[in-house]
Amino acid sequence: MSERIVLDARDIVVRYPGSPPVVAVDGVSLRIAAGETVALVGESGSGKSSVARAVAGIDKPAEGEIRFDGGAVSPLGMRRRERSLTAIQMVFQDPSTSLNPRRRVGDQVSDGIAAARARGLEGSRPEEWFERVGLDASWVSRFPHQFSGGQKQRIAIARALAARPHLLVADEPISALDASTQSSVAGLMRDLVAELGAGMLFISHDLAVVQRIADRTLVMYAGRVMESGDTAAMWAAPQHPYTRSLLAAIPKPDGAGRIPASPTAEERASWTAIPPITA
Ligand SMILES: Nc1ncnc2c1ncn2[C@@H]1O[C@H](COP(=O)(O)OP(=O)(O)OP(=O)(O)O)[C@@H](O)[C@H]1O
Repeated sequence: MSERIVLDARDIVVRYPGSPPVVAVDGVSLRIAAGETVALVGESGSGKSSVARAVAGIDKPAEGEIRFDGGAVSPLGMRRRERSLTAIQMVFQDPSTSLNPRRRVGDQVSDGIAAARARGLEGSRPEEWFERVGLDASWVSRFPHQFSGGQKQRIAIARALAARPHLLVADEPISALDASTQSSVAGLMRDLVAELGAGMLFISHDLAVVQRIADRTLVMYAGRVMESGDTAAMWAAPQHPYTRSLLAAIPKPDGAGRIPASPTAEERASWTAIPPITA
């Protein structure tokens, strides 16, 4: 694997207004290398989407620094920031809202190709992208409503990757899909980003899929990273008690999985008291 770092985020803090303000992300650092898929997991409200939005440049973090391919995103250098953002693409949870219902799907994939060409990169035809994501090339002239949810997400993935991003930020990209297509769409994303030499930040509640596709995993709780490291090693021997609790909730193929009882306030306090474990 190439060691080119496509994303280097340091000590990111995200706050939302309120009294008191909500500290959604409390000092998160993460690096993603070209060709690498990094998963962000953790219970609802742990700050995963807030990290994704900061990394994708949708929200500006209150503190911290985010570098792409070695270049800083400066709050003052808007033009430079806009330029870097074309090299970052997002795939969201619901493909029905991310695709324009009134435009032919091939034209929407062409938007991605145009973004790549604007950066001087070679861009192929929408038909080729359709084939790459497992769709029939002749469907480019159809409209979004003529596709299933899984097919629409494949189109959104084609559009994002046709822009030849350095980084793909995918926030729950499979959770709105039929269970039967979730795993294949996730596997497709992983294979394509690796093939294109991009990095991927993959957010999912589906820990079985994360185990299968992520090279590394970051476990978040209450806005902080509790544990991070190689996915296979973490699943084989989780170190942090929060990771152990989270992984214990995955149903086993033999049905032996158990959903842990709701954690007590004491357990929760103990999780944040233990220093993060990073491999
Ligand atoms: N726009 C907002 N205004 C105020 N608070 C917010 C806002 N967005 C998120 N939050 C709060 O920030 C915290 C982190 O939210 P975030 O959506 O990042 O978590 P998450 O891990 O992605 O959750 P989920 O898995 O449910 O999407 C939560 O306490 C949430 O209520």
